[in-house]
Amino acid sequence: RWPGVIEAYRDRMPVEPGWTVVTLGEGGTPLLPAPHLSELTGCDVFLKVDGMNPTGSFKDRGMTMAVTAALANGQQGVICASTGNTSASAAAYATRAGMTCAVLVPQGKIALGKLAQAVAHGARILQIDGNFDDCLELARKTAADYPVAALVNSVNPTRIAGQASAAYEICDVLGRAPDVHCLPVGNAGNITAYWAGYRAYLDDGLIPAPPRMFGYQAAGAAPLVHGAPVKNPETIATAIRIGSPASWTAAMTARDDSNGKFAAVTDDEILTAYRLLSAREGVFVEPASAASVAGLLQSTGDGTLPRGSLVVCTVTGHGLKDPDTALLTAPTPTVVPIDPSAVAAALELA
Ligand SMILES: Cc1ncc(COP(=O)(O)O)c(/C=C/C(=O)C(=O)O)c1O
Repeated sequence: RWPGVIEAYRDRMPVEPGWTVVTLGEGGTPLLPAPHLSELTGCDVFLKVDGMNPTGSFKDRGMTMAVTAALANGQQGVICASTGNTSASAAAYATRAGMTCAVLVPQGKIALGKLAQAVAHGARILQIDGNFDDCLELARKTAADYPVAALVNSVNPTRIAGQASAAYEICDVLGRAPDVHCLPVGNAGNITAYWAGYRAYLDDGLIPAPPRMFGYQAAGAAPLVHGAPVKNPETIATAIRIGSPASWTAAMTARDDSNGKFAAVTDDEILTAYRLLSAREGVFVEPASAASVAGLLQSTGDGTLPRGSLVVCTVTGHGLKDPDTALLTAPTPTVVPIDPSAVAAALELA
């Protein structure tokens, strides 16, 4: 039985003996071969399917650690800014811990599935008249003024420690690190966590070499690519619609120390990868997650990712999070009478 992230990697987690571990069984997600992407790119491609976590995104890896620490510190609640998945995860883990949860979300820019989760878990949801970056600033100030609430955004180091577990799992399964690791980048907590995880395994002699970190941002929200914050970030991938990443410096370190790169992928490239994943690999992810595969296609196409490489693409959130985007391309449904021949005709079986 998979014990959850903290117990699975206890000696690598900032948890003290005697602490109550708050877990929903997160981690241990599939590292899935991607035969179609491998054939397309001439690489050996695996998908780290982190939409298979309890609340449907990689955030659970960090939230189990952040909420466990908050509970141990005697805090009564958690607070976060979120484009959606952090709030869904914070709400679930706070509920599990018997704590309250407050979330600040940018007005009108949160995918339906994520809002449903925060609502279902009884979070206090404040729609802020601003974007994610405004929400994060607000959450930081509120948590500073009211220490009774733990700030559980990825500026909280316990989140990073928990999320490093994805790198441990990948190395444990492959017996090595990939040559290149592709992932979407928004607030840049996840790329920071992956690099910390790979470095820990390298320093402990568990892998011969770390991967090159290839981080991809939506073209309309690509501060790390431009080298300056983006005032009004815009992308269909609302999870990474972030203009001023909180972990900017750590993200740059991950890129530079790994001989990696940041690149921008357009919404069209994201949607192409999004559809390819569901239509050819059978893996349904939310748009932001597809940015890692859009980046794989772009970087193998322009030669910056060499053919024959062993590549892991993290797909960070389940497609059910954003049903509206999936339905954008739905054909208009035809109503069929209760008649087998009509069904056969509609399915062109005849
Ligand atoms: C599906 C999905 N894919 C990628 C990212 C980017 O990760 P970071 O670079 O660590 O921010 C997010 C981030 C979401 C939030 O920031 C939030 O939920 O507030 C995400 O939900």
